[in-house]
Order: sequence, then structure tokens, then C-alpha cells
Amino acid sequence: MHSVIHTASRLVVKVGSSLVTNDGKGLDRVALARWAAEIAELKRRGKEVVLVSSGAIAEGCQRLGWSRRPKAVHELQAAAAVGQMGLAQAYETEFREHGLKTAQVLLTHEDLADRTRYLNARSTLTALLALNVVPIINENDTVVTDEIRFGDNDTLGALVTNLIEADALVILTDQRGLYTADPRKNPNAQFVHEAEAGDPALEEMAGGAGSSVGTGGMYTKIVAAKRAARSGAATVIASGREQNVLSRLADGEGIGTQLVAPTTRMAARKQWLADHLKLTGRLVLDAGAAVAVREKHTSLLPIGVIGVEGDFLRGEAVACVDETGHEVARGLVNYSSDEARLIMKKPTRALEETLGYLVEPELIHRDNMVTL
Ligand SMILES: Nc1ncnc2c1ncn2[C@@H]1O[C@H](COP(=O)(O)OP(=O)(O)O)[C@@H](O)[C@H]1O
Ligand SMILES: N[C@@H](CCC(=O)OP(=O)(O)O)C(=O)O
Repeated sequence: MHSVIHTASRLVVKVGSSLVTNDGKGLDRVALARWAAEIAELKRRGKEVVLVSSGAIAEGCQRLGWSRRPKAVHELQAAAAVGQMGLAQAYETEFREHGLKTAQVLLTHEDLADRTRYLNARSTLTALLALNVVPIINENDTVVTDEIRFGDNDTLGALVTNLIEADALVILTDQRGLYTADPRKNPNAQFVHEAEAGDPALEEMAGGAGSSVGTGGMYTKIVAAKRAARSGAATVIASGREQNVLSRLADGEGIGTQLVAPTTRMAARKQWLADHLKLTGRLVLDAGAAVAVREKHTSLLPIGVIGVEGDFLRGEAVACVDETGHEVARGLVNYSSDEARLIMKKPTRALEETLGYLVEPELIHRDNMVTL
């Protein structure tokens, strides 16, 4: 069996607390150095990689001299703020060894639930990838309370996978992958090589968190795979302690548990747009733009828009119609209706002068649009 990572060109790699902090003993610099070397190798092979790393709370507890993980949210937040400094420093140093720059991105649940912030997070991450920078993501623990926490970084990894429409999510943990039962408790547990993400039988197999430093256990990884599949991404759960795990996966070796997505990315995107979009306005396209969007699936530029109807904000969903009123596509706009009225019919070079700033050259990016 071949690894789905072999063909993936955009990847999210998630490393859990137990690995990053060597079971709570403080940052495992040797492990961090290994992943940096491996990610550098994937990038040399032309893959784009985003790293989601846990470990801030465990590292913070270590730095503060706390032997046990606190229960109070404010103490966890304080530990995360202290520990995140260590994480960022360590990754920056290790990636620099390979001539790579890193960027710290701290996200909350609300950032991904709000359309405008969602688009902003997405454009920042895509810009960083285009600049060949490795984004390193964690939850912004300082500003979240229990009710709105991702809680575990498996969920965060899956949402980032959806956000940037990655081809695959690689969850590195302290086990080889998924077993039919928790191998720490059941020595007869069988290894699962491949399954379909979202198969309810998987949830039965996954117990709670196995280690004292991690939070999610295998259950959150299975749910993460199901979420990642919503945007058509496959998930691999593998051991972060395995030598050259990422490059071996990229070579096509079928290590770890591979959870394949039942839907393709395009079908998933269409479904998502169809399910979630409440249309708040319409853009009328000239004949050229209507053909380009419908037949070549291009982004929509302001120059091709001859009318703006309704009141909408950046990030809201609008319909794109041709001059006869026939719907051609729908998508998320980069500009509000007021801005769109000012820039319609104008070439890209005139946008900055008209508005005094430039958000993006496209009115709707092709990645945020489905043609009908
Ligand atoms: N079916 C299962 N297969 C493998 N591991 C399981 C299973 N059920 C529970 N686990 C436990 O999940 C743990 C990994 O989760 P966790 O400690 O949260 O790691 P991380 O910090 O990497 O997110 C394993 O060490 C294991 O004990
Ligand atoms: N934001 C937290 C990560 C939460 C967490 O422990 O996640 P996980 O690696 O899934 O067990 C931290 O950096 O400590």
C-alpha cells in the first residue's frame, strides 16, 4: 500500500505534546531538530508544509517549575504563554539550520468560525507558504476559555487542513498509529493500517488520552481525520519517534495508519459552499468574465464586474450572475459591497489608488468560489 503523502503537495503536520516535550520532561530539542530536518527535506521535494505544534503548556510548566499540569484555566494560560516562547525560539533555531524561516501563528476557534477572520487567516497562511516560510501554529491559549477552546491540537490541525485545503494531515504521536484498542491497556490490540476517515467503527477503538501530558488521545485524532476529510484531505497517524517518518511517507512507504477521505476536494468544497452559504448579494459579470469564470474557473477580478447588488461585508457569500441574470458561480468576496462598487470595472493596478489600500487583487479568489 502506498502512502497518500507521496502525491500530496500541501501538508499539515501536527506534533503532539507528548512528543514535543518528551512526555513532559521539557522541550525535546533532538526531536524538534529531526522534524525540522525532515520538513526541510519535504520542502526540497516541492511540498508545502504547515506545522501545528503543541507543547506550550507542558514547556511552560517545566519552565515555571510546576511538576503537575494545573487545572485552573488561568494557570494553563500562563503556562502556555511562557512555554510558547520556548517553542518559537527552538523551532526558529532548528529551521534556520536548514536556511528556512518560520512564522508563529496563534489561532482561536473564533478566528476560524468568523468568515472575515477565516479569510484573513487563510490569506496569511497562503502568503507565508508562497514566501517559502514554515508557519508554526498553536492555539492562542491566552485569550480562550474552556468553552471556546479547540482543546486539543488534533482538532486545530484538522481545521487548518480545511482552511488551507491541504491534501493531507499527518498526525505524529507516541504510537505507531491506531490500534483496535489502546495498546497501553490491551496487549492484544491489532494495528490498523488503513481505513476510511469517518468510519464509526474507528471511534470505538480510540480510548481517551493515554499520556499525562497530551489531552486528546486517539479519539480526537479519529475525529480530526473525519473533519479533514470534509475538505477532501487524507490523514496519516504515525509515530513521531520513527526515523525519517516524514520522508519515508513522502517516498510512498505505507507506515502509520492511513485514513483515506471518501470525498474529493472539489466535491467537498462544493458541498461546503452549498451547505453554508447564505447569499447576501449579487455581482453582475460582463460577458468575458462570465465565460472565464464558468469555463476556465478563473478568479473574478473587479474589471469583469459591471454591477453590485445588496449589502455585504468581506468574507460573505454572493452570487455571480451574467448579464441575463443567470447564476454562474457563488463565492466568498474579498471586498465589501461599498468597496466593490468603487472598484468594479477597474483594472487591478487602479485598485490601490481608488481605495487607498489593496486587500487582494481578486474580488473573489477561485479557491473561494464554486461554479454552477
Ligand atoms: N486505539 C488506540 N490506538 C492507539 N493509541 C490509543 C488508542 N486508544 C488510546 N490511545 C492512546 O492515545 C495516546 C496518544 O494520544 P495523546 O497522548 O493525546 O498524544 P498527543 O500528545 O500526541 O496528541 C497513545 O499513547 C495511546 O495510549
Ligand atoms: N495549546 C496546547 C496544546 C493542546 C494539547 O495538549 O494538544 P495535544 O497535542 O493534541 O495533546 C499547548 O501548546 O500546550
